[in-house]
Amino acid sequence: MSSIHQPPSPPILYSFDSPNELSEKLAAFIVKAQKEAVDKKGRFTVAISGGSLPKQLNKLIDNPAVKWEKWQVFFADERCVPLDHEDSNYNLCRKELFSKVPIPKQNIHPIDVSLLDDLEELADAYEKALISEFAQKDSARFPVFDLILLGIGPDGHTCSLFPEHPLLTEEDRWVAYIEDSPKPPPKRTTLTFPVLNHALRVVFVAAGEGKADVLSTIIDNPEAGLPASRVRPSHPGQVYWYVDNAASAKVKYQRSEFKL
Ligand SMILES: O=C1O[C@H](COP(=O)(O)O)[C@@H](O)[C@H](O)[C@H]1O
Repeated sequence: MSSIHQPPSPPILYSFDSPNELSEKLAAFIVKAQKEAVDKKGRFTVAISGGSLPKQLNKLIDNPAVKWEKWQVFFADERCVPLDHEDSNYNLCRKELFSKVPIPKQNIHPIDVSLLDDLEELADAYEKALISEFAQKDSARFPVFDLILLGIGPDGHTCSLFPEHPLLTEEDRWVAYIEDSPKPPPKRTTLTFPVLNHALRVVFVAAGEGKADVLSTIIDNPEAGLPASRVRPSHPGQVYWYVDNAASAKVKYQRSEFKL
């Protein structure tokens, strides 16, 4: 049976004693995913988020198991600002990670900031960048990322997919844009749910008591329909939650014992 008709895989929730342990286990998971992808295809396709996520990837720095030259990094969402702007997810990821590791510059795929005045063109250009990376190689209707790393906002948003927004119903575009983000800055691009739900691995990362309320709703009450609850890839895709105990304090959903 093709994956589009299979039910989504239940989330796997790992909750750790500390953000440091979370980062260590997350790095080990990413290294394993990298090996599987590189052994199979010779490359590792990753979509990365901004916010609190880049700092949580710190255990990848100075990690000899990471083959940075095999990585192809795209952005799960991006603020439509210059790449050196303080709001830029690219800039944040560069400061927290890319500037500290030997990843070839051409393996990082930022938005085309020459198109900031035309978000339709900018989103289309980013979709074309994805097509050139995926469609020629994977011939799938949607890109199949090896790994998508996501955060969650206190309102349950992920990427730049916000509650009650029309973008939540986008079923065809790989990359969409928003001009009225409730969280500044207002203009952003984002991967859409079809892309998120075709990934082989989607990993949400959340730490701290500030995420406790929303995490409980997202995981224990998916019927509430928060955007992060709607990330449910079907087999062979799998969604994971890498959280600390402060963030999962109110979550009833069963924890899994960590294993690679
Ligand atoms: O605005 C954004 O927010 C989310 C969540 O950020 P966090 O700091 O609460 O983890 C982030 O994942 C996304 O990339 C960013 O554009």
